[in-house]
Amino acid sequence: MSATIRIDNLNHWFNRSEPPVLQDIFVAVQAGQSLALVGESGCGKSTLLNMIAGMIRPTVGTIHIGQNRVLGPRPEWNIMFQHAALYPWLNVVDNVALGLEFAGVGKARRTTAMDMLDRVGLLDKARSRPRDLSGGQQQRVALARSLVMSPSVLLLDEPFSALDTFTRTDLQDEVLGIVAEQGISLVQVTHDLDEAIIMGDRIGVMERSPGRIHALVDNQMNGPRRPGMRGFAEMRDELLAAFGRARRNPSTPVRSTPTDPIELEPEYS
Ligand SMILES: Nc1ncnc2c1ncn2[C@@H]1O[C@H](COP(=O)(O)OP(=O)(O)OP(=O)(O)O)[C@@H](O)[C@H]1O
Repeated sequence: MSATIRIDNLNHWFNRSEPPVLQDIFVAVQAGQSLALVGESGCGKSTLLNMIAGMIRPTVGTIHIGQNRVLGPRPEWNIMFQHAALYPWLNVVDNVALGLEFAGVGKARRTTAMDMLDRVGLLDKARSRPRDLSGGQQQRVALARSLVMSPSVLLLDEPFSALDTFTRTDLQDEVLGIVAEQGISLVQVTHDLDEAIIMGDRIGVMERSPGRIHALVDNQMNGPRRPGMRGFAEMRDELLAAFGRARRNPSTPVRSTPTDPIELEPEYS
């Protein structure tokens, strides 16, 4: 099931004697849409992503996913990192099924995990150990492990950055196909402008010190988006220009609110 992500008036300090790491963040991602976040190193992209995942509580402001205020992690809000972090002592299918086991799913979890491995093209590796897989295959396992939980939200912190171009393109396609199929809302942090254009229906360009959303650019191109297709180079130029402006002229932060008002509940139980 898909869910809108809504961030309101978010400000965060790791150290109160320093400027805020994140300031005045207002942004919404409609259910089933994708947002790519780009910006200079240290502008707070990962911190913001971890906050959406419920792993860091913002000093000020709120995040809602659907009607739930984010106050901690939940299995249906799934985050993937640059390194797959698989359990080396478990084989591939058991790694994929682990979240289901924690969620109390019985014997059916193995079948579900096998189905998901099939979906990401790794059925033949089900009994392998993670160390026997390539980096790209390990990220596919991590993807299967995320998707097997039927997430409403998938958060990607540069999970493809260490992979070669072909593997990365395959995985980008895989993720986009699955999120479209399942209506998952996606937020992806990346250093790569091309990846942002491929993955993001919307692209947020951040400025740093303090970290703010400098520009929100709607991606007019329909998928699958590929470098070289009409409009791609223009989009890259637009983002580069926004990058330059974010560096030179930090500005009033962008506010973006959802078109449909959401019935918000103060907390989830
Ligand atoms: N746990 C923490 N305690 C103190 N400061 C932190 C902590 N985590 C991040 N920071 C600081 O917050 C700022 C933003 O870090 P963050 O990792 O979110 O940036 P980023 O945009 O993802 O960077 P990069 O692109 O290099 O990964 C940095 O100055 C970082 O040093």
